[in-house]
Amino acid sequence: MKLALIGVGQAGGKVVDEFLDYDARTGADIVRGAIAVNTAKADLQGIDRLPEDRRILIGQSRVKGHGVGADNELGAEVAEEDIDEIQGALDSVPVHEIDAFLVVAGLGGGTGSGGAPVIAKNLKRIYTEPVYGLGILPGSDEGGIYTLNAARSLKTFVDEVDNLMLFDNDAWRSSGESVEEGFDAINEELVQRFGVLFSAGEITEGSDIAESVVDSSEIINTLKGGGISSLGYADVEVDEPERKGLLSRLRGDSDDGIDSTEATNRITSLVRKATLGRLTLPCEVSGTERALLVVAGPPEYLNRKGIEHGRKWLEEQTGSMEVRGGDYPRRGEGTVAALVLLGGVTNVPRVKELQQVAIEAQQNLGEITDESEDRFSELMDSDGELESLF
Ligand SMILES: Nc1nc2c(ncn2[C@@H]2O[C@H](COP(=O)(O)OP(=O)(O)OP(=O)(O)O)[C@@H](O)[C@H]2O)c(=O)[nH]1
Repeated sequence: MKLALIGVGQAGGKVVDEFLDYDARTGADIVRGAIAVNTAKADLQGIDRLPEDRRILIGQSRVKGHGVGADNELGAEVAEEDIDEIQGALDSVPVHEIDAFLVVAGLGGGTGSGGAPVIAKNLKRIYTEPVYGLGILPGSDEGGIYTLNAARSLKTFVDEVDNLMLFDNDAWRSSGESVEEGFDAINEELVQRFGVLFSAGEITEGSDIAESVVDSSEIINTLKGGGISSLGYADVEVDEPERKGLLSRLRGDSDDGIDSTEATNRITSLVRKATLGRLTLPCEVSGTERALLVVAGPPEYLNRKGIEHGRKWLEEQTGSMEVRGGDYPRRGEGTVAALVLLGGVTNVPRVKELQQVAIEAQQNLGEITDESEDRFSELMDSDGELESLF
């Protein structure tokens, strides 16, 4: 799947840079255009891979390159005011070559949480390609203002994109370290997961053709219908089998030394691990509207029966009739990996908690106004649940 990436704010810019790194390292070739947008000059200077002319400083007349200091209303305002400049930077992206836009932002700060929904809305107005969001939720120790920003931005962002994929920093830090200390490792994990998803179905030179190829349309169909999505991943090391020569392939020589029962079991247990282990956004699997299973690895290990078993198991777990599955042959990684995209998740404890904390924070600050009360109650149903968000 070919993407145009728009990183908004510091986290957005760093994650976009990490995607470029992933592309260069793996040859995945998923990024067809990328920009980083920020109100802080120093953050843009901290980016490594993205060329300087792709780093767009907005809000200069208002904040003089010093950032918006976690004020997400100001972040939204300056993105609105400088939308032509952002759009101008996107004009050089070969849109006819891309399958979708991906707007990436941390939802706790001011620039990303305020600016990302504004940019997504503008993209949807101009282009027919799907516009997806990749939002990063703040750690729970980051303070009330971050939680409040994330709760506000979540609702706006989910409304402006075709699907909002979420990554929860809280679930990903190692014990004992603050979120900031672990960002490099967290970003690598994040991009590893989304990188495998978006590179599935991309046939690069010299790659094997998949038996049951996952292509962009299956990713797009799984994300269709909007709402929030989460991603699970698990892998296991395997010996890379020797690549068969043309002669042995023509002879139909099937003895690759791989036990097919073992290959089936490996895949089914990987699918369970990916689904029930740590998701990018921890959530209840049952009630998921659509799902996609991708099994990646050397083609000799991509056992069709295993993938079908895994797909059926996912159908049972999610209760969804729309579970797609396929393989993504790739060599050189020395692993077989299962990736599970849960599209349209409905029961997310972290999102509920975030909203609750945000309401309390506002009440404590004595800032609850009729308007903000309406805004939050809109997000909640009569039981205090947040079902309406989805
Ligand atoms: N995963 C991840 N999260 C990050 C990273 N950098 C910041 N964050 C998180 O993203 C949220 C927003 O931070 P920033 O992106 O720095 O904020 P910003 O959008 O630039 O907004 P301002 O600094 O207020 O202008 C916070 O909750 C951080 O925890 C990163 O490199 N990786």
